[in-house]
Amino acid sequence: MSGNILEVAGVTKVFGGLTAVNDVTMNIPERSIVSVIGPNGAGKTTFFNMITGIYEPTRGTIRLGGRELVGMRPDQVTEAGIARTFQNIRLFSTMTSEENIMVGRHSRLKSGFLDAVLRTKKFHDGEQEARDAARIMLDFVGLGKWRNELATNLPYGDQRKLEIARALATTPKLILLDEPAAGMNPRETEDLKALIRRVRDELGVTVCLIEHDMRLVMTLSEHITVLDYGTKIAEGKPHQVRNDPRVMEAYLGRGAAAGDYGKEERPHA
Ligand SMILES: Nc1ncnc2c1ncn2[C@@H]1O[C@H](COP(=O)(O)OP(=O)(O)OP(=O)(O)O)[C@@H](O)[C@H]1O
Repeated sequence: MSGNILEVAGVTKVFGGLTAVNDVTMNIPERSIVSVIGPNGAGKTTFFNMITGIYEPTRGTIRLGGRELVGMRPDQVTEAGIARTFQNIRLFSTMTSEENIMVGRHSRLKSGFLDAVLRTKKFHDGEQEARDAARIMLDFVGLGKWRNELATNLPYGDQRKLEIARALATTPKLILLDEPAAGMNPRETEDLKALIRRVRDELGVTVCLIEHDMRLVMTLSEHITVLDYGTKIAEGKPHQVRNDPRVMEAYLGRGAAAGDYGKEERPHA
């Protein structure tokens, strides 16, 4: 056993003439909290999209617990044990918080289409199980009081937490969070930080985040991988990455203030 839940080796994604991710290798230790950072357009979301089966890599391998994921559809990757949230909130606004999580739980339901049409006992049992699981997840992320509220009526920070709860309802081994703190105020970001720690500590789920909020990244991550123009330019512990000249060049060379990496727009080449 390597001790890594995810092993990404030599992954590349070419879109037409553009190499969005170039030969990236990254290992994520089991039960760790790690981050992928880099200036705008560095290839971070494309990297997540390859791990989750949205894009097939042009080259490279991606293994979860030793099992190859390349070639799997997104739903198969979810089934294998990876859940994710997206940069922009993707909740069903006409559903309640609980229903949004039940949708996430769907991939774990054993009943099929016919069971649903015929309203069999198996379907009802599955429905009840999904509802129970949704309640447990809502309580876990602190949104129990919003159970019957439409997702769209929740405060912004709570909508982001609801997305995390929905992802957790698939009982993943690894959760990928794409800019979970985007648009949050400092208090919401602190809440989020505590929640991410609990996801790892209490649920045993490994966490990998893409994040532009450097304060959050530096205080939460045990390991950081830095991408720039699709290439891995640095990796290590927060203090190592913070002081790496190539990382400073990638951010500061583009006019950002020290300690505030990544909030700048990448200039046009
Ligand atoms: N489907 C696609 N087709 C063509 N080019 C794409 C596609 N998806 C991403 N790209 C390009 O790949 C590069 C990396 O984009 P990506 O969204 O992965 O970066 P990012 O690091 O997530 O950026 P940000 O921090 O702004 O979200 C960009 O130049 C982008 O325009």
